[in-house]
Amino acid sequence: MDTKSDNDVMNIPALGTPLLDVRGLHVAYGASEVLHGVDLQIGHGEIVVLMGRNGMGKTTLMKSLIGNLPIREGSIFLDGKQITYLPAYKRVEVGLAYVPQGRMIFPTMTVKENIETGLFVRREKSVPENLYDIFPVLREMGSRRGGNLSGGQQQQLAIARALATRPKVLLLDEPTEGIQPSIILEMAHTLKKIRDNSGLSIMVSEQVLSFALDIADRILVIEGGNIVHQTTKANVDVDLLTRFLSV
Ligand SMILES: Nc1ncnc2c1ncn2[C@@H]1O[C@H](COP(=O)(O)OP(=O)(O)OP(=O)(O)O)[C@@H](O)[C@H]1O
Repeated sequence: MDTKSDNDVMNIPALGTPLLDVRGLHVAYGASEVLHGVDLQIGHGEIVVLMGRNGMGKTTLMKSLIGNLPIREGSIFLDGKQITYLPAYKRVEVGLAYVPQGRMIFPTMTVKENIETGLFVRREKSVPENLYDIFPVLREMGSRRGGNLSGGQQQQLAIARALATRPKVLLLDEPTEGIQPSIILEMAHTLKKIRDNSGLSIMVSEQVLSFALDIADRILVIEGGNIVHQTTKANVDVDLLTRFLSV
């Protein structure tokens, strides 16, 4: 398949100064290089969906952006500031937030305590009411243990915890995994509403095409550790994307 045509590149409107600017990212596990020079840019208030089959490098890219995996080569700029060598907690301070695959909420802590773990970054004392307005179920369940919530509720909790750090860019790794279709639709709606209201930029890795088409301004496809295709939502070729995603 001709994967990286000039046409793909020309379909993409100029972003202006990107909020997140990743250049030539190489990441390896020991001797095994998994990302081979990834370039990507995310604009202010833009929702970018990173698609790719299992094992193509989505999680590795997310982890290296947040600082959970060392970078072998390349650079990452957030809002014009070089963050390539910052530890994860410093990247959160400058405005990156991350919801890992599997959500990783703290199961024995209450819902409220889970969200509160995000507050220290901005030295805030109490959970902002607008988080509960976005996710009313978390207000209702504030004193329940996180581990007792459904998958969809845990995903909302993980997103609320990330938003409590007041990020500029939210990274979400496969948020629909293990979640039922009606809740996936609701999640897409909520994320778009958050972006529309706050101007947050979002990068989400995803294999569910309907969710990607619902939420994306732009879609990138990663294959074998390279970005091999990108398209705006307006120019999307669904058949081509489907071929990229089928084994
Ligand atoms: N800790 C690790 N050590 C060695 N290799 C790893 C490690 N984690 C991932 N890999 C390899 O890196 C490649 C990319 O994996 P990654 O988890 O980033 O893919 P992915 O696109 O997120 O897949 P999935 O959708 O299954 O999560 C795969 O070949 C995987 O086997």
